[in-house]
Amino acid sequence: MSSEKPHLNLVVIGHVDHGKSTLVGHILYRLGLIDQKTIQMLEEEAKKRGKESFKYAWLLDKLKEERERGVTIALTYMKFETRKYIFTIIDAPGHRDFVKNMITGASQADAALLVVSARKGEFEAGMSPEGQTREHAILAKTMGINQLIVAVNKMDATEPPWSQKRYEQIKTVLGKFLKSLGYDISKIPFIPVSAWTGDNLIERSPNMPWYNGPTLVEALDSLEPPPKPIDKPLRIPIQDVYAISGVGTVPVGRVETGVLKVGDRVVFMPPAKVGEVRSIETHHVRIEKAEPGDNIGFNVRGVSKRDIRRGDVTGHPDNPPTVAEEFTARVFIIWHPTAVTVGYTPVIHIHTASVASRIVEIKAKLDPRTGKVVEENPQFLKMGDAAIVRFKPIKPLVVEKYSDFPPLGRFAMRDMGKTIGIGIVVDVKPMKIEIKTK
Ligand SMILES: Nc1nc2c(ncn2[C@@H]2O[C@H](COP(=O)(O)OP(=O)(O)OP(=O)(O)O)[C@@H](O)[C@H]2O)c(=O)[nH]1
Repeated sequence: MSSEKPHLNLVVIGHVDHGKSTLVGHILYRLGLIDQKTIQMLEEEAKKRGKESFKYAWLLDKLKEERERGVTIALTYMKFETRKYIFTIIDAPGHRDFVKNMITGASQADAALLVVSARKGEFEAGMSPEGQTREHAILAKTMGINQLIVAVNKMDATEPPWSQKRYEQIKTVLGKFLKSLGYDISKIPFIPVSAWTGDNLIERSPNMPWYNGPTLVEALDSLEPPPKPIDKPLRIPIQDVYAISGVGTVPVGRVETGVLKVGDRVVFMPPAKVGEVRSIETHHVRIEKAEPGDNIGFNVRGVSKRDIRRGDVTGHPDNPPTVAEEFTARVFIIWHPTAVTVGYTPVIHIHTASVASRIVEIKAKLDPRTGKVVEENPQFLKMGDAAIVRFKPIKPLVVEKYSDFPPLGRFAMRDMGKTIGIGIVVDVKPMKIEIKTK
Protein backbone atom coordinates (compact mmCIF):
# COMPACT_ATOMS: atom_id res chain seq x y z
CA MET A 1 0.00 0.00 0.00
CA SER A 2 1.38 3.36 -0.94
CA SER A 3 1.42 5.89 1.87
CA GLU A 4 1.49 8.69 -0.70
CA LYS A 5 -2.15 8.35 -1.60
CA PRO A 6 -4.59 10.50 0.35
CA HIS A 7 -7.04 8.70 2.61
CA LEU A 8 -10.77 9.20 2.34
CA ASN A 9 -13.42 8.00 4.74
CA LEU A 10 -16.54 6.65 3.11
CA VAL A 11 -19.86 5.88 4.74
CA VAL A 12 -22.29 3.56 2.94
CA ILE A 13 -25.95 4.33 3.43
CA GLY A 14 -29.31 3.18 2.13
CA HIS A 15 -32.51 1.29 2.81
CA VAL A 16 -32.46 -2.21 4.28
CA ASP A 17 -31.83 -4.89 1.66
CA HIS A 18 -30.96 -2.49 -1.12
CA GLY A 19 -27.58 -4.23 -1.42
CA LYS A 20 -25.11 -2.23 0.69
CA SER A 21 -23.35 -5.31 2.05
CA THR A 22 -23.21 -6.98 -1.34
CA LEU A 23 -21.79 -3.86 -2.94
CA VAL A 24 -19.18 -3.20 -0.26
CA GLY A 25 -18.30 -6.90 -0.14
CA HIS A 26 -17.81 -6.95 -3.90
CA ILE A 27 -15.56 -3.88 -3.83
CA LEU A 28 -13.52 -5.20 -0.91
CA TYR A 29 -13.23 -8.54 -2.63
CA ARG A 30 -11.88 -6.94 -5.79
CA LEU A 31 -9.91 -3.95 -4.45
CA GLY A 32 -9.70 -4.57 -0.73
CA LEU A 33 -6.53 -4.91 1.21
CA ILE A 34 -7.43 -8.43 2.28
CA ASP A 35 -4.95 -11.23 1.82
CA GLN A 36 -5.73 -14.08 -0.55
CA LYS A 37 -5.64 -16.64 2.24
CA THR A 38 -8.38 -14.90 4.17
CA ILE A 39 -10.52 -14.63 1.04
CA GLN A 40 -10.09 -18.30 0.34
CA MET A 41 -10.99 -19.21 3.89
CA LEU A 42 -14.08 -17.04 3.78
CA GLU A 43 -15.15 -18.49 0.43
CA GLU A 44 -14.77 -22.05 1.62
CA GLU A 45 -16.72 -21.38 4.74
CA ALA A 46 -19.44 -19.64 2.75
CA LYS A 47 -19.70 -22.64 0.44
CA LYS A 48 -19.83 -25.07 3.34
CA ARG A 49 -22.74 -23.21 4.83
CA GLY A 50 -24.54 -23.17 1.51
CA LYS A 51 -24.29 -19.45 1.42
CA GLU A 52 -22.32 -19.18 -1.75
CA SER A 53 -25.03 -17.19 -3.42
CA PHE A 54 -24.59 -14.59 -0.73
CA LYS A 55 -20.84 -14.56 -1.10
CA TYR A 56 -20.19 -10.85 -1.14
CA ALA A 57 -22.66 -9.82 1.49
CA TRP A 58 -21.59 -12.70 3.62
CA LEU A 59 -17.94 -11.79 3.21
CA LEU A 60 -18.76 -8.40 4.59
CA ASP A 61 -20.70 -9.80 7.55
CA LYS A 62 -17.78 -12.00 8.36
CA LEU A 63 -15.38 -9.08 8.18
CA LYS A 64 -17.66 -7.04 10.38
CA GLU A 65 -17.70 -9.77 12.99
CA GLU A 66 -13.94 -9.86 12.86
CA ARG A 67 -13.85 -6.14 13.11
CA GLU A 68 -15.91 -6.07 16.25
CA ARG A 69 -13.29 -8.25 17.88
CA GLY A 70 -10.45 -5.83 17.38
CA VAL A 71 -9.72 -2.47 15.93
CA THR A 72 -6.42 -3.43 14.32
CA ILE A 73 -7.99 -6.07 12.16
CA ALA A 74 -10.73 -3.69 11.17
CA LEU A 75 -8.32 -1.12 9.93
CA THR A 76 -6.85 -3.42 7.32
CA TYR A 77 -10.05 -5.22 6.44
CA MET A 78 -12.27 -2.30 5.75
CA LYS A 79 -9.87 -0.56 3.39
CA PHE A 80 -9.58 -0.60 -0.35
CA GLU A 81 -7.38 1.19 -2.81
CA THR A 82 -8.22 2.98 -6.05
CA ARG A 83 -5.91 4.78 -8.46
CA LYS A 84 -5.97 8.02 -6.44
CA TYR A 85 -7.04 7.18 -2.92
CA ILE A 86 -7.08 4.75 -0.07
CA PHE A 87 -10.63 4.42 1.18
CA THR A 88 -11.71 3.36 4.62
CA ILE A 89 -15.28 2.21 5.02
CA ILE A 90 -15.92 3.91 8.32
CA ASP A 91 -19.23 2.33 8.78
CA ALA A 92 -20.34 -0.71 7.00
CA PRO A 93 -24.03 -1.48 6.86
CA GLY A 94 -25.29 -3.11 10.00
CA HIS A 95 -28.69 -4.26 10.95
CA ARG A 96 -30.41 -3.14 14.13
CA ASP A 97 -28.10 -0.30 15.04
CA PHE A 98 -27.52 1.05 11.61
CA VAL A 99 -28.88 4.52 12.18
CA LYS A 100 -26.84 4.83 15.36
CA ASN A 101 -23.69 3.66 13.63
CA MET A 102 -24.48 5.79 10.70
CA ILE A 103 -24.65 8.91 12.84
CA THR A 104 -21.49 8.28 14.81
CA GLY A 105 -19.61 7.01 11.79
CA ALA A 106 -20.89 9.65 9.48
CA SER A 107 -19.49 12.40 11.61
CA GLN A 108 -16.01 11.67 10.23
CA ALA A 109 -16.99 10.79 6.68
CA ASP A 110 -15.53 12.67 3.73
CA ALA A 111 -18.18 11.26 1.43
CA ALA A 112 -21.27 9.06 1.42
CA LEU A 113 -22.23 6.31 -0.97
CA LEU A 114 -26.01 5.98 -1.17
CA VAL A 115 -27.18 2.59 -2.42
CA VAL A 116 -30.73 2.43 -3.81
CA SER A 117 -32.35 -0.61 -5.31
CA ALA A 118 -33.92 -0.22 -8.74
CA ARG A 119 -36.02 -3.35 -8.29
CA LYS A 120 -39.75 -2.79 -8.61
CA GLY A 121 -41.23 -1.73 -5.27
CA GLU A 122 -37.89 -1.59 -3.46
CA PHE A 123 -36.92 1.89 -4.56
CA GLU A 124 -40.43 3.06 -3.65
CA ALA A 125 -40.16 1.52 -0.16
CA GLY A 126 -36.91 3.37 0.49
CA MET A 127 -38.50 6.66 -0.54
CA SER A 128 -41.65 6.22 1.57
CA PRO A 129 -41.97 8.51 4.61
CA GLU A 130 -40.51 5.78 6.83
CA GLY A 131 -37.93 4.77 4.24
CA GLN A 132 -34.25 4.72 5.03
CA THR A 133 -33.14 6.11 1.68
CA ARG A 134 -34.87 9.25 2.86
CA GLU A 135 -33.72 9.01 6.50
CA HIS A 136 -30.06 8.29 5.76
CA ALA A 137 -29.81 11.01 3.14
CA ILE A 138 -31.19 13.51 5.68
CA LEU A 139 -28.76 12.33 8.36
CA ALA A 140 -25.78 12.51 6.03
CA LYS A 141 -26.64 16.07 5.06
CA THR A 142 -27.20 17.04 8.72
CA MET A 143 -23.79 15.67 9.64
CA GLY A 144 -22.23 17.91 7.02
CA ILE A 145 -21.40 15.37 4.33
CA ASN A 146 -21.57 17.26 1.07
CA GLN A 147 -20.05 14.72 -1.30
CA LEU A 148 -22.45 12.03 -2.35
CA ILE A 149 -22.40 9.22 -4.89
CA VAL A 150 -25.58 7.35 -5.75
CA ALA A 151 -25.39 3.71 -6.81
CA VAL A 152 -28.63 2.68 -8.50
CA ASN A 153 -28.30 -1.01 -7.67
CA LYS A 154 -29.88 -4.29 -8.80
CA MET A 155 -30.05 -3.12 -12.43
CA ASP A 156 -29.93 -6.83 -13.36
CA ALA A 157 -33.31 -7.21 -11.64
CA THR A 158 -35.29 -4.41 -13.26
CA GLU A 159 -38.13 -5.22 -15.67
CA PRO A 160 -36.76 -5.73 -18.26
CA PRO A 161 -33.22 -6.16 -16.95
CA TRP A 162 -30.85 -3.17 -17.39
CA SER A 163 -33.78 -0.83 -17.99
CA GLN A 164 -32.74 2.69 -18.90
CA LYS A 165 -36.30 3.88 -18.33
CA ARG A 166 -36.29 2.66 -14.73
CA TYR A 167 -32.87 4.25 -14.16
CA GLU A 168 -34.03 7.62 -15.50
CA GLN A 169 -37.15 7.49 -13.37
CA ILE A 170 -35.12 6.85 -10.20
CA LYS A 171 -32.64 9.55 -11.07
CA THR A 172 -35.46 12.07 -11.49
CA VAL A 173 -37.33 11.22 -8.28
CA LEU A 174 -34.27 10.82 -6.06
CA GLY A 175 -32.54 13.81 -7.61
CA LYS A 176 -35.50 16.01 -6.79
CA PHE A 177 -35.46 14.82 -3.19
CA LEU A 178 -31.69 15.30 -2.76
CA LYS A 179 -32.00 18.76 -4.22
CA SER A 180 -34.65 19.60 -1.63
CA LEU A 181 -32.10 18.70 1.09
CA GLY A 182 -29.65 21.21 -0.33
CA TYR A 183 -27.43 18.93 -2.39
CA ASP A 184 -26.03 20.25 -5.65
CA ILE A 185 -27.28 17.40 -7.82
CA SER A 186 -25.29 18.47 -10.87
CA LYS A 187 -22.27 17.19 -8.90
CA ILE A 188 -23.79 13.86 -7.85
CA PRO A 189 -23.12 10.87 -10.09
CA PHE A 190 -26.02 8.43 -10.41
CA ILE A 191 -24.43 5.14 -11.45
CA PRO A 192 -26.51 2.19 -12.63
CA VAL A 193 -24.85 -0.90 -11.15
CA SER A 194 -25.33 -4.48 -10.12
CA ALA A 195 -23.52 -5.26 -6.89
CA TRP A 196 -24.30 -8.86 -7.67
CA THR A 197 -22.79 -9.21 -11.16
CA GLY A 198 -20.36 -6.31 -10.79
CA ASP A 199 -21.66 -4.26 -13.75
CA ASN A 200 -20.30 -0.68 -13.68
CA LEU A 201 -18.52 -1.20 -10.37
CA ILE A 202 -14.98 -1.45 -11.68
CA GLU A 203 -15.38 -2.28 -15.37
CA ARG A 204 -17.84 -0.61 -17.70
CA SER A 205 -21.02 -2.64 -18.16
CA PRO A 206 -21.65 -4.16 -21.61
CA ASN A 207 -25.28 -4.55 -20.53
CA MET A 208 -25.95 -0.83 -20.24
CA PRO A 209 -24.45 0.78 -23.37
CA TRP A 210 -26.89 3.66 -22.94
CA TYR A 211 -24.99 4.85 -19.86
CA ASN A 212 -21.91 6.95 -20.46
CA GLY A 213 -21.17 8.32 -17.01
CA PRO A 214 -18.43 7.09 -14.66
CA THR A 215 -18.16 3.62 -13.16
CA LEU A 216 -18.38 3.47 -9.38
CA VAL A 217 -14.62 3.36 -8.99
CA GLU A 218 -14.17 6.28 -11.39
CA ALA A 219 -16.70 8.25 -9.36
CA LEU A 220 -14.82 7.41 -6.15
CA ASP A 221 -11.64 8.69 -7.77
CA SER A 222 -13.38 11.95 -8.71
CA LEU A 223 -14.17 12.83 -5.09
CA GLU A 224 -12.43 15.85 -3.61
CA PRO A 225 -9.76 15.16 -1.00
CA PRO A 226 -10.66 16.43 2.47
CA PRO A 227 -9.91 20.13 2.94
CA LYS A 228 -6.68 21.17 4.65
CA PRO A 229 -7.58 23.99 7.03
CA ILE A 230 -4.07 25.49 7.19
CA ASP A 231 -5.36 29.04 7.69
CA LYS A 232 -7.05 28.23 10.98
CA PRO A 233 -5.37 28.43 14.38
CA LEU A 234 -3.33 25.37 15.33
CA ARG A 235 -5.08 22.48 17.06
CA ILE A 236 -3.44 19.11 17.77
CA PRO A 237 -5.38 16.80 20.11
CA ILE A 238 -2.80 14.68 21.93
CA GLN A 239 -3.09 10.92 21.61
CA ASP A 240 -0.08 9.92 23.69
CA VAL A 241 2.96 11.36 25.36
CA TYR A 242 6.37 9.68 25.42
CA ALA A 243 9.53 10.45 27.34
CA ILE A 244 12.40 9.35 25.12
CA SER A 245 15.83 9.25 26.69
CA GLY A 246 18.28 11.53 24.98
CA VAL A 247 15.42 13.31 23.23
CA GLY A 248 12.92 14.44 25.85
CA THR A 249 9.16 14.81 25.82
CA VAL A 250 7.42 13.68 22.63
CA PRO A 251 3.65 14.20 22.38
CA VAL A 252 1.95 12.39 19.51
CA GLY A 253 -1.20 13.43 17.68
CA ARG A 254 -2.85 14.42 14.44
CA VAL A 255 -2.82 18.02 13.28
CA GLU A 256 -6.48 18.95 12.80
CA THR A 257 -6.09 22.61 11.85
CA GLY A 258 -3.30 25.10 11.36
CA VAL A 259 0.41 24.59 10.85
CA LEU A 260 3.10 23.58 13.35
CA LYS A 261 6.72 24.56 12.65
CA VAL A 262 10.02 23.71 14.26
CA GLY A 263 10.92 26.54 16.65
CA ASP A 264 7.26 27.41 17.44
CA ARG A 265 6.22 28.12 21.00
CA VAL A 266 3.24 25.96 21.82
CA VAL A 267 0.79 25.63 24.67
CA PHE A 268 -0.97 22.50 25.95
CA MET A 269 -4.48 23.04 27.26
CA PRO A 270 -6.05 22.58 29.82
CA PRO A 271 -2.78 22.40 31.85
CA ALA A 272 -1.58 25.64 30.16
CA LYS A 273 1.98 24.34 29.86
CA VAL A 274 4.18 26.18 27.38
CA GLY A 275 7.15 24.76 25.49
CA GLU A 276 9.20 25.10 22.35
CA VAL A 277 9.13 22.70 19.42
CA ARG A 278 12.57 21.30 18.69
CA SER A 279 11.76 18.76 16.02
CA ILE A 280 8.81 17.16 14.24
CA GLU A 281 8.57 13.65 12.83
CA THR A 282 6.01 11.84 10.73
CA HIS A 283 6.40 8.12 10.04
CA HIS A 284 10.03 8.33 11.21
CA VAL A 285 10.84 11.13 8.79
CA ARG A 286 11.90 14.53 10.08
CA ILE A 287 9.86 17.44 8.77
CA GLU A 288 10.11 21.19 9.27
CA LYS A 289 6.38 21.83 9.40
CA ALA A 290 3.24 19.78 9.87
CA GLU A 291 -0.15 20.39 8.29
CA PRO A 292 -3.72 19.20 8.80
CA GLY A 293 -4.00 15.43 8.39
CA ASP A 294 -0.38 14.76 9.39
CA ASN A 295 0.11 12.28 12.20
CA ILE A 296 3.15 13.53 14.05
CA GLY A 297 5.38 13.16 17.07
CA PHE A 298 7.08 16.37 18.14
CA ASN A 299 9.79 17.01 20.64
CA VAL A 300 9.07 19.92 23.03
CA ARG A 301 11.47 21.62 25.38
CA GLY A 302 10.14 22.99 28.65
CA VAL A 303 7.33 20.46 29.17
CA SER A 304 7.70 17.15 30.99
CA LYS A 305 5.75 13.95 30.35
CA ARG A 306 4.05 14.39 33.72
CA ASP A 307 2.65 17.80 32.74
CA ILE A 308 0.51 16.69 29.82
CA ARG A 309 -1.61 13.73 28.77
CA ARG A 310 -3.94 12.22 26.19
CA GLY A 311 -6.94 14.49 25.67
CA ASP A 312 -4.96 17.73 26.02
CA VAL A 313 -4.83 19.91 22.92
CA THR A 314 -1.83 21.80 21.54
CA GLY A 315 -2.09 25.26 20.03
CA HIS A 316 -0.12 28.49 19.80
CA PRO A 317 -0.11 30.74 22.92
CA ASP A 318 -1.64 33.68 21.01
CA ASN A 319 -4.70 31.58 20.14
CA PRO A 320 -4.86 28.73 22.62
CA PRO A 321 -7.40 25.88 22.51
CA THR A 322 -10.58 26.76 24.44
CA VAL A 323 -11.11 25.16 27.83
CA ALA A 324 -14.84 25.01 28.50
CA GLU A 325 -16.45 26.10 31.73
CA GLU A 326 -19.67 25.01 30.03
CA PHE A 327 -20.76 24.28 26.48
CA THR A 328 -24.02 24.18 24.59
CA ALA A 329 -24.70 21.51 21.99
CA ARG A 330 -27.30 20.25 19.59
CA VAL A 331 -27.71 16.63 20.61
CA PHE A 332 -29.52 13.61 19.30
CA ILE A 333 -30.47 10.85 21.73
CA ILE A 334 -29.79 7.54 20.03
CA TRP A 335 -30.47 5.17 22.86
CA HIS A 336 -31.55 5.46 26.49
CA PRO A 337 -33.60 2.95 28.52
CA THR A 338 -35.61 5.63 30.33
CA ALA A 339 -35.14 9.38 30.09
CA VAL A 340 -32.35 11.92 30.02
CA THR A 341 -32.91 14.75 32.52
CA VAL A 342 -31.00 17.66 34.04
CA GLY A 343 -28.33 16.19 36.30
CA TYR A 344 -27.59 13.27 34.01
CA THR A 345 -23.81 12.93 33.59
CA PRO A 346 -22.69 10.88 30.58
CA VAL A 347 -19.06 10.63 29.48
CA ILE A 348 -18.36 12.99 26.61
CA HIS A 349 -15.96 11.58 24.02
CA ILE A 350 -14.58 14.47 22.06
CA HIS A 351 -11.38 14.48 19.94
CA THR A 352 -8.95 12.39 22.06
CA ALA A 353 -10.56 13.29 25.40
CA SER A 354 -13.27 11.61 27.45
CA VAL A 355 -14.63 13.55 30.40
CA ALA A 356 -17.91 13.12 32.27
CA SER A 357 -20.10 16.17 31.81
CA ARG A 358 -23.28 17.08 33.64
CA ILE A 359 -26.37 18.24 31.85
CA VAL A 360 -27.22 21.56 33.54
CA GLU A 361 -30.04 22.68 31.25
CA ILE A 362 -32.24 21.25 28.52
CA LYS A 363 -33.02 24.41 26.63
CA ALA A 364 -35.30 23.13 23.91
CA LYS A 365 -36.52 20.05 22.14
CA LEU A 366 -36.15 20.16 18.36
CA ASP A 367 -37.83 18.51 15.45
CA PRO A 368 -35.01 16.16 14.37
CA ARG A 369 -35.86 16.63 10.69
CA THR A 370 -36.29 20.38 10.45
CA GLY A 371 -34.31 21.55 13.49
CA LYS A 372 -37.23 23.78 14.59
CA VAL A 373 -37.98 24.18 18.31
CA VAL A 374 -41.00 22.07 19.34
CA GLU A 375 -40.81 22.56 23.14
CA GLU A 376 -38.94 25.01 25.40
CA ASN A 377 -37.28 23.63 28.56
CA PRO A 378 -38.63 20.09 28.35
CA GLN A 379 -38.48 17.98 31.54
CA PHE A 380 -36.72 15.09 29.86
CA LEU A 381 -35.47 13.65 26.58
CA LYS A 382 -36.17 10.20 25.21
CA MET A 383 -34.68 7.98 22.57
CA GLY A 384 -35.01 9.64 19.16
CA ASP A 385 -35.23 13.18 20.54
CA ALA A 386 -33.10 16.06 19.30
CA ALA A 387 -32.44 18.98 21.64
CA ILE A 388 -30.31 21.93 22.65
CA VAL A 389 -28.52 21.02 25.86
CA ARG A 390 -26.02 22.79 28.13
CA PHE A 391 -23.23 20.70 29.69
CA LYS A 392 -20.72 21.31 32.47
CA PRO A 393 -17.61 19.15 32.27
CA ILE A 394 -16.63 17.79 35.71
CA LYS A 395 -12.99 18.64 35.02
CA PRO A 396 -11.24 20.96 32.56
CA LEU A 397 -11.78 19.93 28.96
CA VAL A 398 -10.97 21.49 25.59
CA VAL A 399 -14.12 22.01 23.54
CA GLU A 400 -14.48 24.14 20.43
CA LYS A 401 -17.46 25.31 18.41
CA TYR A 402 -18.19 22.92 15.57
CA SER A 403 -18.38 25.82 13.13
CA ASP A 404 -14.82 26.89 14.03
CA PHE A 405 -13.10 23.52 14.46
CA PRO A 406 -15.33 20.63 13.32
CA PRO A 407 -13.08 17.82 14.65
CA LEU A 408 -13.03 19.42 18.11
CA GLY A 409 -16.71 20.31 18.13
CA ARG A 410 -18.49 16.98 17.71
CA PHE A 411 -18.83 14.29 20.30
CA ALA A 412 -20.48 11.09 21.41
CA MET A 413 -22.17 10.69 24.81
CA ARG A 414 -21.62 7.32 26.40
CA ASP A 415 -22.93 5.61 29.48
CA MET A 416 -23.31 1.99 30.59
CA GLY A 417 -20.97 0.96 27.79
CA LYS A 418 -23.29 2.29 25.13
CA THR A 419 -23.52 5.34 22.95
CA ILE A 420 -26.38 7.39 24.32
CA GLY A 421 -26.22 10.12 21.74
CA ILE A 422 -24.17 12.41 19.60
CA GLY A 423 -23.74 16.14 19.60
CA ILE A 424 -22.44 19.19 17.80
CA VAL A 425 -21.11 22.08 19.87
CA VAL A 426 -22.85 25.37 19.10
CA ASP A 427 -21.44 27.54 21.88
CA VAL A 428 -18.65 27.45 24.48
CA LYS A 429 -18.32 29.48 27.68
CA PRO A 430 -14.56 29.60 28.12
CA MET A 431 -12.84 29.09 31.45
CA LYS A 432 -10.35 31.82 32.28
CA ILE A 433 -6.91 30.24 32.36
CA GLU A 434 -3.70 32.20 32.60
CA ILE A 435 -0.93 31.08 30.28
CA LYS A 436 2.45 31.56 31.90
CA THR A 437 5.01 32.08 29.17
CA LYS A 438 7.79 32.34 31.80
N1 LIG B 1 -30.45 -9.18 -8.22
C1 LIG B 1 -29.67 -8.53 -7.41
N2 LIG B 1 -29.75 -8.76 -6.09
C2 LIG B 1 -28.94 -8.08 -5.26
C3 LIG B 1 -28.00 -7.13 -5.73
N3 LIG B 1 -27.35 -6.61 -4.66
C4 LIG B 1 -27.86 -7.21 -3.59
N4 LIG B 1 -28.82 -8.11 -3.92
C5 LIG B 1 -29.61 -8.95 -3.03
O1 LIG B 1 -30.39 -8.14 -2.19
C6 LIG B 1 -30.48 -8.69 -0.87
C7 LIG B 1 -30.01 -7.68 0.14
O2 LIG B 1 -28.65 -7.42 -0.07
P1 LIG B 1 -27.70 -6.92 1.10
O3 LIG B 1 -26.39 -6.62 0.49
O4 LIG B 1 -27.74 -7.83 2.26
O5 LIG B 1 -28.44 -5.59 1.48
P2 LIG B 1 -28.09 -4.52 2.60
O6 LIG B 1 -28.54 -3.22 2.04
O7 LIG B 1 -26.71 -4.62 3.02
O8 LIG B 1 -29.02 -4.97 3.73
P3 LIG B 1 -28.94 -4.63 5.30
O9 LIG B 1 -27.51 -4.78 5.71
O10 LIG B 1 -29.85 -5.64 5.88
O11 LIG B 1 -29.43 -3.23 5.42
C8 LIG B 1 -29.66 -9.97 -0.91
O12 LIG B 1 -30.53 -11.04 -1.14
C9 LIG B 1 -28.72 -9.77 -2.09
O13 LIG B 1 -28.33 -10.98 -2.66
C10 LIG B 1 -27.94 -6.92 -7.14
O14 LIG B 1 -27.16 -6.11 -7.66
N5 LIG B 1 -28.80 -7.63 -7.92
